[in-house]
Amino acid sequence: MRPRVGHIQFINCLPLYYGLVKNDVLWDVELSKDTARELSRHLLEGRLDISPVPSIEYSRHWRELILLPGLSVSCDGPVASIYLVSKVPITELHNRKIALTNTSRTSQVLLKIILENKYHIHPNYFECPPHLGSMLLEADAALLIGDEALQIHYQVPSGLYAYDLGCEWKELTGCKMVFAVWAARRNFADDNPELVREVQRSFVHSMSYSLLHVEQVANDAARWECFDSGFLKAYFSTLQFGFDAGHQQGLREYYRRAQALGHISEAPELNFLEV
Ligand SMILES: C=C(O[C@@H]1C=C(C(=O)O)C=C[C@H]1O)C(=O)O
Repeated sequence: MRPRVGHIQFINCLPLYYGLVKNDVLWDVELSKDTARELSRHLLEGRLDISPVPSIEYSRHWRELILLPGLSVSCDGPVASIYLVSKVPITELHNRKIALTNTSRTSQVLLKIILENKYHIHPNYFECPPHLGSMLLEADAALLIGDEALQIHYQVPSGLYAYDLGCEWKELTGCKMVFAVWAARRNFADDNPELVREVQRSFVHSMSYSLLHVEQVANDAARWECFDSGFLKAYFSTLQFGFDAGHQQGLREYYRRAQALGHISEAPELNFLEV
């Protein structure tokens, strides 16, 4: 049986999947690419068995899911691919309009936490597709994630202010930030525990392989992406893909603040698959 496994369509996850290709694991799983937001829907609705999901979505459905240990998309300070881009300094955004990319779940709430808890301001938010030009036509600032945000990190458009939300979170809390976690549908994991363990081991192995060969991953990616290999190497080294005690502590802090602001009804338990 080939488990149906999700794959975030951004460059950020390349190190987690690169090793799967190199180690010939790809044939053992059926991979589907999409945004993390869509992948979580497919997982919950039974079209996927195992997938990365935005951390905020895990908290909304944690009873139906089980976490894969050792895997996340996180940062400790700068993240490089989650940006608030603004026409005015961040402190002047009170009562102004902010466009939120509809590809995000976790960072939408993260931005609201940061603006409320750190800057004590209340903008008006609306959701739309991630096109900076059209976002800034209607709004004073825009939240971008993934490849569109990485483009901002590569070159901030002149005349605009850009804020890395990983840095903002670190300044506010001193914590690491976890954007996505890996989860299996609980009933799938109950029926196929060894298969889920195998997939978890493959991803952890793939991540270690990629981090050991980060130069090779960056050189390869630079052949088809519009970023040079030095930039990509720095990016892959900025992101964190593990899920250690520090990540879990940062995630709990995020859930605590999200709940305090009414974005989630309860802080979830972090239930891990036994490996
Ligand atoms: C670091 C990132 O984290 C992403 C942010 C997500 C969100 O805001 O919902 C979901 C998945 C992650 O891949 C990124 O987009 O680059």
